Amino acid sequence: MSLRIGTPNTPNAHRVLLLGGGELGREVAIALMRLGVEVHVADRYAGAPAMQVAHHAHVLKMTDAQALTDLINEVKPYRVVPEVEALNIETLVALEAAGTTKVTPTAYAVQCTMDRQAIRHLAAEELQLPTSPYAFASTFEELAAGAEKVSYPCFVKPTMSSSGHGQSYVKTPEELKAAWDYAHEDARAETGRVIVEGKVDFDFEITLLTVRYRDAHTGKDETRFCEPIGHRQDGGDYVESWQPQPLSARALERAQEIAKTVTSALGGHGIFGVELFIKGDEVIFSELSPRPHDTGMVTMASQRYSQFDLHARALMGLHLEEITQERPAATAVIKAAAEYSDPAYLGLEAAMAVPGTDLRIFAKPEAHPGRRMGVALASGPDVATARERAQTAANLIQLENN
Ligand SMILES: Nc1ncnc2c1ncn2[C@@H]1O[C@H](COP(=O)(O)OP(=O)(O)OP(=O)(O)O)[C@@H](O)[C@H]1O
Ligand SMILES: NCC(=O)N[C@@H]1O[C@H](COP(=O)([O-])[O-])[C@@H](O)[C@H]1O
Ligand SMILES: [Mg+2]
Repeated sequence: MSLRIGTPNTPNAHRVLLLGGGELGREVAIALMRLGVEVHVADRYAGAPAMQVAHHAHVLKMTDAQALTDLINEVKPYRVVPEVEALNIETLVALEAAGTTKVTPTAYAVQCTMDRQAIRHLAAEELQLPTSPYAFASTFEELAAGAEKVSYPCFVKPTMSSSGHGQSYVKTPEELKAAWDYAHEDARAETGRVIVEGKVDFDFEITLLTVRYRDAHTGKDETRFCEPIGHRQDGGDYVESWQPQPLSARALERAQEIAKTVTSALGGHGIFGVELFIKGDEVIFSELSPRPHDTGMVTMASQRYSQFDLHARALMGLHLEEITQERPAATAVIKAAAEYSDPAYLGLEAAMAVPGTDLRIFAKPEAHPGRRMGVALASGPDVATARERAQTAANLIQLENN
């Protein structure tokens, strides 16, 4: 059936419901609205970044099955687009199976990638992709045994988490108890389980943005890749990213092969952020997002179609002729250093005076130490210049209580 885009806010509107309304959802909302879609955004708090630009906002506990079902029945979206991990995935799986709701990319892909145990099972065991050594634990004793198995140093993470929430780098057995407690305190969603992973000794890490879309000429599902994105993480959360990250021909081929294998197994249409560790020509799978990736915000400065445009197009079943990177670019994250309520941002004049820069101010109504509140984007003649410009611009932005 061909796509029919009705007028927003009328009965014939083409509605999409985003579950999660952070900085990534905000850009997806804008990309969808440019294509005439009526956008609904749900999240756990009012005034979330995407709510500030969408047609309709819904505040609810998305982990509550009844509340989520009621919302979907009320909005009757053409597609439900999960943007965070903290949601009741069983509800989405059931609604998709009943044929009443389409989930982007698929309910299975969302379920599998939000749970480190499920994605390891798929990637390492079924698909036989190389990963770090790992073990799962539901008790502290199991964690201690798992850490011995993967050996120190290791990473301990909640099985449902993102942006480094609840993640610890553990160098000795003495540090393990604190890591166990922290994983339970700071998980995005508490499952009672943690993963312990042996440390991968890598040269650098990348995100390979991978798009699955319906080809208008053949009617078949096809896969395309963006140029690799390099990034630097601190405490499990990204602080800086750039594109392109050069790779050897062999490593690039292997990275694309791994990304295609895992995204094809997950299915559906949309963009995926495939996280990979690179050591020489060797490529090790880490994890992936079934949606735009935080490090992929760089594509707003580097590509003809950003990862958000690509996601919007693909999820609507539209064609992608090509993905072109137009210039080297970088991002640097702006994080809060303290608690703020309704914060104000200062320093925009100086930041924008740095050549090639742009800003995304997320305008979250509350800040706490370490919360991502904005990002500086920069392009330049080469990646090194773009990185320096983005860093300089980000450092010039300050937050202040109103
Ligand atoms: N086994 C490992 N070996 C080496 N480094 C690791 C390992 N696991 C995690 N890291 C480091 O920590 C970062 C964050 O880990 P991971 O992606 O699993 O966390 P996350 O909470 O899902 O973060 P995000 O949502 O940003 O992807 C990685 O990008 C990497 O820099
Ligand atoms: N790595 C995943 C990621 O970057 N997700 C992005 O962060 C938001 C949550 O931010 P918050 O914790 O500040 O509310 C999410 O809504 C999403 O946009
Ligand atoms: Mg990650």
